[in-house]
Amino acid sequence: MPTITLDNVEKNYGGETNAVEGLDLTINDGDFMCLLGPSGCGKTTTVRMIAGLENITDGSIRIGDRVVDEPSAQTFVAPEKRDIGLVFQNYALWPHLSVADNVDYGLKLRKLPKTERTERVARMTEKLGIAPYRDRYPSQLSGGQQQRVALARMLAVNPQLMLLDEPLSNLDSRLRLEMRAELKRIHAEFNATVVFVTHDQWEAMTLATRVAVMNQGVLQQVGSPMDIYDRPVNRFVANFLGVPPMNFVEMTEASPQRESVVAFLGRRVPALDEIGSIGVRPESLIIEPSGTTSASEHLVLPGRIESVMPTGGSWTVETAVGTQRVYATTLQRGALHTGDDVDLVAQAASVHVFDRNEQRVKVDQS
Ligand SMILES: Nc1ncnc2c1ncn2[C@@H]1O[C@H](COP(=O)(O)OP(=O)(O)OP(=O)(O)O)[C@@H](O)[C@H]1O
Repeated sequence: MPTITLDNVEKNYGGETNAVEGLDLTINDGDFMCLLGPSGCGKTTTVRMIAGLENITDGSIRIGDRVVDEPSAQTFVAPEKRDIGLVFQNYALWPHLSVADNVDYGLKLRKLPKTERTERVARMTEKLGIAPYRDRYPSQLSGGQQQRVALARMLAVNPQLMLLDEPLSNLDSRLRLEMRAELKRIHAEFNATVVFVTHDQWEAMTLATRVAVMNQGVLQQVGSPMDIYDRPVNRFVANFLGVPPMNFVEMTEASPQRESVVAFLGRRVPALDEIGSIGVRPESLIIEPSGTTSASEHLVLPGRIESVMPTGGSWTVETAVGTQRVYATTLQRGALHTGDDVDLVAQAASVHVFDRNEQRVKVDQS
């Protein structure tokens, strides 16, 4: 499967701001690439531009060596000539065709022999749990069932490149889990390249080989899920991934916790006055009795327990650190009580430091 290359792609729908801005992104053969970001960040626009359902305003898109969209060269290849499998939020099933005929549609277009078509339709409808409805029409199905028909229709033709825009959004949570596993398996089995749009960070983390995080039309970071989780390039990415989200301690205000942060950062960052905030994920915080940990070896945030909440298998501990709320997740409730004074302790390697422009700052971890 060829590589997809987006080079300095811009999309403007006619408004003052671009829906997508200066996008450089390469999707490699075999990638399961998740486009992740909040509503309106440009994910759907990006995937529609790759599909050819939207033309680009500037830049270029290539599939392999072939330029499929480049306004400056007046090149535009129609969607049906890009050989892509598509499933979008509004599944666009043929209303006058039964489930089986919808799934068969792409196979018929490709003029496959009847016996093979029948076999593939049976296999895909079975696999996606829609075989019992094979003679129904789309209007007689629930949203989730329609979504599965759309997936079956796409998968039946064994596309090498699949573009999926929130394809699981109408499924209940059990079915969503099953379909995620199924997509992951299909990706591996067919060695396909997948571009998958989601605003759900958990979905992206569990499915993707690589994640592209976008915000306000601008690509923020591309990397493996753990890369992005462990080394977010800026505060937006750090904040977008993780539940509960990363805790931030601001450096701009004079506060009691600032002193302990300064004691920790001291020799580890070059210019202390350029630091805007630090961040620590809830699972990186260990709760120790107050005053028992050295503030230069570890980051130590003195706080008070506000509440201890069970989250099934683990506990989320809400603490007040100065005027800020800091959350820690822990497996052992132990002797944690509301009102206790505690130290929230993090190892140097798990402390994220951001400058005043919210960009990541490298920290000496010795
Ligand atoms: N056809 C259109 N005409 C005008 N503006 C549009 C059009 N489609 C999208 N936009 C705007 O472009 C921006 C990006 O939209 P897009 O649908 O790509 O975002 P998204 O990240 O997919 O959001 P969501 O998760 O809500 O679907 C938004 O500001 C949106 O309002």
